[in-house]
Order: sequence, then C-alpha cells, then structure tokens
Amino acid sequence: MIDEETVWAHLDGLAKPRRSLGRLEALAVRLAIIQQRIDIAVRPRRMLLFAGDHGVVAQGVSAWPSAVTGLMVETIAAGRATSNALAAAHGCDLRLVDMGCAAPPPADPPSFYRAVRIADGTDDLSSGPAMTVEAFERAWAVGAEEARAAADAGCSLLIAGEMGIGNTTPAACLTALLAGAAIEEAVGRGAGADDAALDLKRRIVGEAVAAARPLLVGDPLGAIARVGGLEIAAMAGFFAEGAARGRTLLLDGYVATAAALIAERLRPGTARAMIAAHRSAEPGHRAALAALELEPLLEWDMRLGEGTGALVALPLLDSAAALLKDVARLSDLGVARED
Ligand SMILES: Cc1cc2ncn([C@H]3O[C@H](COP(=O)(O)O)[C@@H](O)[C@H]3O)c2cc1C
Ligand SMILES: O=C(O)c1cccnc1
Repeated sequence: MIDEETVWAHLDGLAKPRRSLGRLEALAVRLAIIQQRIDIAVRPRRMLLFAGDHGVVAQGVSAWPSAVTGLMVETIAAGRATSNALAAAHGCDLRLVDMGCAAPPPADPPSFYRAVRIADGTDDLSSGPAMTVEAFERAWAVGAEEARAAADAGCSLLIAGEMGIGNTTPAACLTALLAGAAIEEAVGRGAGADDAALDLKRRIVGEAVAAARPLLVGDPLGAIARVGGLEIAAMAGFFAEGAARGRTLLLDGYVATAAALIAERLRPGTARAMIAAHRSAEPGHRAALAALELEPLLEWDMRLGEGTGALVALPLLDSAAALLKDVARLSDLGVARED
C-alpha cells in the first residue's frame, strides 16, 4: 500500500528544493495514489468520444441545431475536429462511438468509429423521460465494454469526451440532481445560448429536475434516465468500469463531469480514480467538481467538450510521470536534504 506520505517522501528526496514544483508535485502524489506505484504510467492512453442527439433541442435550448451533432461526427471521423488535433498532438489514441444520432452514419467510416445507435437520440426531457432505464443500462454497458477493451489494450489512462448538441441541458439537470447545485448555477450558455435560450433552458431544467428528484432515492436509475443522455450514460459506464479495472480517469468538462457524478452515485468510489483536468467556463462545473471532491488542474475558460480540456492537460500528467521516474535523488549528489 503506497500512501501519500510515502510519495511525498520520495518527492522531497529528489534533486531539487523541497516542494519547488508546486502543484505538479500534488498531481504526482495523486497519480501515484491512484495507481499505487511510484513509477506511474500515463501512456498508452485512449480517449473515447461518445456521440448522441437530444430531443430537448427541439425546444430551443441550444444555439445550434441537432444536425450539427452528425456533422461533427463526420468531422471527427474524418480526423479534422479539435479533439483529433489535440489527441494527435499529445499522443492519445481516439475512438468514436455513435450512441444515437439522428443523422445517418458517415459514408466511409474509419476503423476508430463504431455505431451502436440505441435510438435516434433521446426523447425530449421537457415533456417526459429522456430515455427508458433499459436504454440507460444498454448505453452504460457500451461504455463499460469500451473501458474493458481499453484496459485489455494496456491503456493506463482513460479519457471520455462527448459530442451532442443540447447536452449541456442534461448535464445541468444531472448536476442539480446529483451535486445539489441550484438551477441558476447549473444552467449555463453551453455552446453559446443567448439570453432567451438561457431563460428557457433554466425553466426546462428546473421542471425536469423537479420531476426526477422524487425518484432519486427509490429509483435512482429512473431519476437519472429521466434527464440523461445516451452519450452521457456511456461515459458513466466507461468511468465506472475503467476505475474498477484500476485505470486512471482524466475528466474533461461539464458534460463529462455530469457522467462522472452518475458513475460515483451508482458505483461509489469511482471518483477516487479521477483527476479533473480543468474547470469549464460552464458555471455549474464548480459544484459538480466540488461534489466529487476534485480540484481542477487548469482554469482556462474552455467550454468545448469533445474531451479537449482533458487532452490539453496531458502534458501536465506527462510531467508528473517524468518527475517521479527520471529525476536523481539528493542523496545521489551527496547533498544533505534541507527541510
Ligand atoms: C461546432 C460544434 C462543435 C462542438 N464540439 C463540442 N461541442 C459541445 O457543444 C454541445 C453542447 O452545447 P449545447 O448544450 O449548448 O448545445 C455539445 O455538442 C458539446 O460536445 C460542440 C458544439 C458545436 C456547435
Ligand atoms: O464543459 C463542457 O463540457 C462543455 C461546455 C460547453 C459546451 N459543451 C461542453
């Protein structure tokens, strides 16, 4: 059993003034505790991008039409989205799973694309459940299967990203429901909602959460399925299974963290395997991370999703791994440690 004291003692013995690498050292400690080893592994790493459509978009909660989900799936499949560029820049394998988009699949999909398509997106959560519990469980199982495949492929670090126009609405519902955030805090502008869309989104999220909340204790799956998303359920299963397989989970933004809240609720302890890469500009992300007791590495006002906030943090994890593995000890120099 490696405890924090052991890792700090290792770091304090390296050829540098004590604690001189600031929060990089705290990150190294967190990684070593999660992985239960000093020589932590942050490669190979894989990001699963889960995509899905959202019936609630018909109400006008997003600045964008649902068709953009399918267009972005095509763009990711063609290797030309922000997530592709950043994954390539930081040596991260990327896979794309279509959990349920209304648009037809890409004509000539690459090998990293998989279509599951549980439904043509979710139902409109402003007028009833977004999905059945059975659909939630199927989506969760797909995510879990992808985590097992990544673990079997030797990946030590797992990232989940998402693409789904409208998905900051279910993320806001889940953050209010599972992290106790106030509706005003949980609802943000997502991909650029204007004032009118923001007001509408607040009303819809408030009503959906009021409908789901009474179910939470007796029927947690029913409550979560009431306001969830297919790609969000898949990310939740991915996180739960990844943690169960001893992998490190690097969290992206608001939508991925909503999935992390589900995973922690249904599989308590999952959050112990998580590192929060950044705090999104979505205001509710603060409450979601606090509920999981996670401190974000970066606050860069990012609000894209697609796993991009996790990808930009990868060099910090690489730095922590190099620090633990490649630095000489003060004792090697024949210098006494100064405390
Ligand atoms: C071109 C484009 C690419 C994106 N990539 C991720 N998102 C992000 O924005 C969407 C959520 O915001 P909302 O709930 O306001 O619709 C999701 O698709 C999320 O992945 C995108 C959004 C757009 C428009
Ligand atoms: O932080 C996120 O995950 C996010 C924010 C805005 C839009 N889509 C995703």
